This record gives sequence, structure tokens and C-alpha cells, in this order.
Amino acid sequence: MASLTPRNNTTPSPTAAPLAVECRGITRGFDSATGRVPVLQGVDLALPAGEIAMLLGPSGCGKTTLIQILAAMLDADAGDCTVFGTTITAISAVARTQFRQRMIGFCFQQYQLIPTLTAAENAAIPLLIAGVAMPRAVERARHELDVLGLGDRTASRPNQLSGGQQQRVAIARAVVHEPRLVVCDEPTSALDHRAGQSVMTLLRERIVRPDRCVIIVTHDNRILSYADRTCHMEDGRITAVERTGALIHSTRSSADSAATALNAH
Ligand SMILES: Nc1ncnc2c1ncn2[C@@H]1O[C@H](COP(=O)(O)OP(=O)(O)OP(=O)(O)O)[C@@H](O)[C@H]1O
Repeated sequence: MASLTPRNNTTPSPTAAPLAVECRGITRGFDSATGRVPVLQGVDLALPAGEIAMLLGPSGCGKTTLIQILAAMLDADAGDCTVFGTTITAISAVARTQFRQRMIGFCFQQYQLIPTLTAAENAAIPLLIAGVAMPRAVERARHELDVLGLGDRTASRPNQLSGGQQQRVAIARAVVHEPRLVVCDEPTSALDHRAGQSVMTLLRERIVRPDRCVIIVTHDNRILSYADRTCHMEDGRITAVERTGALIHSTRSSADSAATALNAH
């Protein structure tokens, strides 16, 4: 039976896992020829550490915009966003960049690997940005690729790898610096079923830890079973959050929520 609590009750209980992400009233728009177009219209969201959270919703509802803000890649217009205790909406741009480099791993939909670099060099990029010397960074990246089953492809360039292998290089790059928040935009959309399941298994086994959080934007119904929590978004707002089948909060009627749950599983 679904349990309902008020929408703004995002305070964890004393026994709850620490919060990885807490957003309140996040708004964001983009300029257009006709003026500022609102995209995020007051996002409230609390995500505990130790979970995979999936962000679902129709095209254009603002999912990518939201995860870019959570990943400290994009400024919010208003509202507060705290990631593992740092309110990233309240710190300087320089501090936010440093926070992102240390704490965030981002996996892009189209991998965005650098074609002239090897798999190991691509995966080493966050370490190089952090000032680690090239030989050590590449060695560390090789180890990460080995863990992800690509130990024999570390010297390959992206165009010599399959889509699933490129995605694993992108995951290695997202986790090589041991970030606490890993954000993935459509990590399986370009993969066949088997490669998609393999990527999700790797994400769960390699990244999910009690002091970390993984947020995945997806339209891929095939991977929903990997979610600990699903967050539904519509028109720039979170409309419902469910954890392993239990509705945590909703701004919709129960009939709408039940329909969403059925459609999602
Ligand atoms: N840099 C930008 N400049 C102008 N408009 C933008 C920009 N980025 C996003 N938008 C607009 O904001 C809206 C939300 O985009 P966003 O990519 O966040 O949606 P989404 O839910 O991730 O969509 P999809 O599922 O199709 O990827 C869209 O109308 C998009 O055109």
C-alpha cells in the first residue's frame, strides 16, 4: 500500500541514510527571442546516499537541466541545492568548479570521449584535471578500465570500441577520481539490451556505496528495475517519488500516481 507524506516533508528520519542531494525551490529558465522561457519551476527533491535514483519524465520537462544543476555544471536562477553537505547554489563559481572536479562524476549520453586519446587517457582526464601526473593518472585509469572489464582495450581509441565499450570508458572516466555523486544522462539509450544490463550492473557494483549516490536520467524502461528510487518529473517539477514500489510523495491524484507506477514497471 502506498504511503503518502506531505510533498515538502523532505526531512530525513533519525534512522534515514544521510542525504546526498537536497533541492528546494530550484528554478531555471533560458533566454529566447521572446524572453526568458521557464524550464525548472520549483524543484524540491531529497535523495539519500547509497542509492541509484532514476529521473523520469517526458521529453523537454527539464531532466537534463536539473541534473546539470545538481552536477554543478549549470547555475540555478533561484532556490537552494545542497550536495553532500555543500550548498552549491551559495558558493562562488570558482568554489563550485573545484567542488565539481572533486565530488562529481558525469556520464554523457553520447559518451563524449576524445577521439585522439586512448581509452586509458580518456578515463584519466578527471585525474589530470586534478593535477595528478600523467603516468600515475593513466595507470589508475587502466586499473579502473580493468575493473570494468576493459583491461585488454586500454590502448584502443574510441572508434575502435563498440558502443557498450565506449560507455564503459565513459563510466571509468566518471568514477576514476572517486566522486561521491555520479550523474548519468541516458547511459543505456544507445545500447542493446545485453550491453545496457551490463552497464547497469557495473554501475551498481562499482559505484553504489553507502556514502555515494548515482542519479540516472532515462527513458529506457528496460533498466528501471535497477532503481532504488524513481523520481517523476513533469513541466519542470518533481511530481512523484517512489521507492521500491512505495509512493513517498506525490503532487498528483492517486489515480495518476498509480498509472505512472504501472507505466513505469
Ligand atoms: N541551453 C539551452 N538554451 C535554451 N533552451 C534550452 C537549453 N537547454 C535546454 N533548453 C530547453 O529547456 C527545456 C528542457 O530541456 P531538457 O534538456 O532539460 O529536457 P529533458 O527533460 O532532459 O528532455 P529530453 O528527455 O528530451 O532529453 C527544453 O525545452 C529545451 O529546449
